[in-house]
Amino acid sequence: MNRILVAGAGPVGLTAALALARRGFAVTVCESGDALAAESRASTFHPPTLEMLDDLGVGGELHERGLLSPRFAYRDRREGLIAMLDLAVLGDDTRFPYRLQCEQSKLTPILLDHLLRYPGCGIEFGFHVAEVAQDGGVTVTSADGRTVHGDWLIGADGAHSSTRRATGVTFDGITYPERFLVASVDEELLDWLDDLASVNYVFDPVEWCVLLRTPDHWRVLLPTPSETPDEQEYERLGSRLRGVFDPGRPWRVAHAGMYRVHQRVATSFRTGRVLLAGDAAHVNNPLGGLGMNSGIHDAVAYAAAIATGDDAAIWAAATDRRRIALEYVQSVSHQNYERLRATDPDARAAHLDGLRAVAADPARSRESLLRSSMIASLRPVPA
Ligand SMILES: O=C(O)CCc1cccc(O)c1
Repeated sequence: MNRILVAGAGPVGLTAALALARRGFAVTVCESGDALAAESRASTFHPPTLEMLDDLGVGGELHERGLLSPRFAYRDRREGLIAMLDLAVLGDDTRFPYRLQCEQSKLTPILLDHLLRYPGCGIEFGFHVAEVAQDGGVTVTSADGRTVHGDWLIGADGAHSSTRRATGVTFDGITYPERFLVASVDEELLDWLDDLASVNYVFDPVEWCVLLRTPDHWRVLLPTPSETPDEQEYERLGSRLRGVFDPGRPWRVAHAGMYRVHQRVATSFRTGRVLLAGDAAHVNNPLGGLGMNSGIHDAVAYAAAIATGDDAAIWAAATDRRRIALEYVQSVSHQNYERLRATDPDARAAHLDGLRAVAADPARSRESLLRSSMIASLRPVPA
C-alpha cells in the first residue's frame, strides 16, 4: 500500500487525508498540536465545498452541526440594507444552493473520525515538522526525532508552514495596514434588526464591518489600527460595538481576538514530491469566506491527481490551484476589502446601485453568485 504524508490536521489536511484514504492510500497525518485545534476562524462553507465534503461522506454530519444560510446581505452603516442576495437562484448549478455557517473546528473531528476507519491511516500529534528529505519518496523528521516516510507529502500546516520553509519556497505578497478584530458576542442581533442575513457586509468609509452568525455566536469583524496597544483596542470595543447598533445596554462579548491579515501566494505549490495546500500555499483576507474553502478545493484536487499516478497530472493540479489562488481567491478577496472601505462618494454610490440592480435581477444575481460562491472558480458554468 502506498503511503501519503500530510502535515497539518486542520480542515485542509484532514480533507486531503480522507480523500486519499477513500482512494485506497495509507495516510499518516503529522500534527504539531497535541490535539485538533479548538480555535476557529473560518466559518462559512460554500456550495462546491459542501459538494466535495458530501462526496467524502461527511456532508450529513456537517449539516447537522451548521446553519443553512441561503441569503447574505450588503448593508451600509448609514443607509441600512442595500441588497439581499439569495443563493436559491443557483438551484440548477449545485445541489447545495446555500452557504453553511459552521465553525471549522466542528468539521475537523468528523473528518478525523472517518479517516481513522481506514486501514493504515493514522495521526501523529505533537509532531513538529523539522526536516523534509526527498529521497525518491519523502522522509519527514519531527523536532523530537520521529521519522515518517511516504511517496508524497502534502503540506497543509498553515500560514507559518514548516513544510513550506523546509522546501525553501517563498511566500510573496502584502500585509494589510490594519488588523482585523473579531468579537464573538452573546447577543441575538436579530432582536435588534430583523433584516439581517447570516452574513452581512456593512460598507462605511470610516468603519466598515461584517456581522456573521455561526451556530454558537454572532461575530462582528471590525478593522483596527495596526499600531495601537491591544489593551486599548479591547477597552474601546464596547463603545465600537454600540456604534454598530445601540441596544441601550452593554454588549456581552464572549471572546475577541485580533490578527494581522496578509495576501500571499507561494512561488510554487509543488517542489519535487511535496505539495502545498491551504494557508501553507496561499493566505488572503477573510472577506468572502474564500480561504478555508479554497484550501479544501486544493486538497480534493491533489488527492484526485495523486490517485492517477501520473506526474504530469500532479503538476497540472499544483499549477491550476496556484492559478486559481492568484486569479480568483486573491483578486476577489482583495476587491471585497477595497469595496467595503471605499471612500470616494461617487464610486460608493455607483457600487451600491450596482448591488441593488444585481439583487433585483435573477440572471444577474446568478452570475454574481456563481462567482462569490466559488462555483465559477472550479468549473465552466452554462449561460
Ligand atoms: O465573508 C464571509 O463569509 C466571512 C467573513 C469573516 C470575517 C471575519 C471573520 C470570519 O470568521 C469571517
